[in-house]
Amino acid sequence: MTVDLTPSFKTKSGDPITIGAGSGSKWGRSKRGDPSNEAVLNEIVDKLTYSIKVGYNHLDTAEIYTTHPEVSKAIKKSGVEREKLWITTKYFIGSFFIDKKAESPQEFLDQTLKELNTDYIDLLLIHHPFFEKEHSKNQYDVEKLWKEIIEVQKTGAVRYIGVSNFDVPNLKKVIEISKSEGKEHFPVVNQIEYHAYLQNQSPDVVQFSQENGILVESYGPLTPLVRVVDDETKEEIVDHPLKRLLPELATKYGRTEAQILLRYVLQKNVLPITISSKEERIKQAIEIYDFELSQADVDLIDSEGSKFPYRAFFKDQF
Ligand SMILES: NC(=O)C1=CN([C@@H]2O[C@H](COP(=O)(O)OP(=O)(O)OC[C@H]3O[C@@H](n4cnc5c(N)ncnc54)[C@H](OP(=O)(O)O)[C@@H]3O)[C@@H](O)[C@H]2O)C=CC1
Ligand SMILES: O=C1Nc2ccccc2C1=O
Repeated sequence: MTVDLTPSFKTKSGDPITIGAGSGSKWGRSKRGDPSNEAVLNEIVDKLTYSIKVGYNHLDTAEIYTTHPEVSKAIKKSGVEREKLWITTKYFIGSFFIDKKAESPQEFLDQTLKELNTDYIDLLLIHHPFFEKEHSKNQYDVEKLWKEIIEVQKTGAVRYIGVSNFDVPNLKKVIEISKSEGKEHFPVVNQIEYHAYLQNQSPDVVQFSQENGILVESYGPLTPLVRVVDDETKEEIVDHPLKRLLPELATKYGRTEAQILLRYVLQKNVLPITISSKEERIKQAIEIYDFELSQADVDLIDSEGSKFPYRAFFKDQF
């Protein structure tokens, strides 16, 4: 079975996009902790370059990761033409990660094009909707921000626009605005935390997004394998349903547990964004297009996963 999630998601040169190579999470964190550490910067560039080399054509970055320069260097180092790659970045309101530089989407775009050394980005997302008017100099609410995102898209330097961490009421707000702007200005992606332990980041969000032609992207797809911790003690929870099931499925399909989780997400018509600091894992993660989980096993992961609801990101916002 070919999972073709992305018929309309093609790089400028016409290639369908693959799963995404992340550049946030610990890359962003380590860079923030030590922004001038050349070893850290070079490691990010090397791992992104390696990702491109083994077949990822989709790079995920964001203002708050501060990894635009590394993405740019990796593209150059890979020797792959810009048009054969898809770059997603995200605009952030608030300042709980970095001191914000860009006061508006237009300022963000100008800055991003320079940092990425490109004349366009493929996808611009609003990083999250958890902001109040007083969090920005320009007093943004979701509607005002979306209107400016559309204006920025009209400059021609942004191919597609979308959102991240949006629930159904917020999606409805932006869709309503897009209706009066034309089809090319609709949100095309909602990037959310998605895995077997969080099959809906907020009520009905996956079904609503998909029914409205919005591709759901999954961040945290490996959560059941890598970050199931007790909220209070922060200690790893050692016994949970997939901890038992994943090794069985990995043996059955002759794949790693991570590959089972990524393939599961793909078969739910959701596009994973993943990251690793280890080349072997980066390569394995893209090698999920040549096998298929049976529908019974997808259903089993669904049902075992729903016995253990678990949220790893934005715990206070939902
Ligand atoms: N829009 C948003 O709000 C958010 C977006 N994101 C985006 O999504 C990307 C991916 O995020 P993240 O949630 O961290 O991704 P994943 O769920 O893929 O988790 C990545 C972690 O899993 C580990 N890992 C990777 N492969 C394996 C493996 N085969 N076996 C065991 N452990 C493995 C990695 O550690 P190791 O390096 O040791 O392999 C890494 O710490 C981010 O980089 C960012 O681009 C992320 C969070 C929020
Ligand atoms: O990559 C990311 N890691 C995060 C952790 C918390 C909130 C947002 C993010 C990202 O976008």
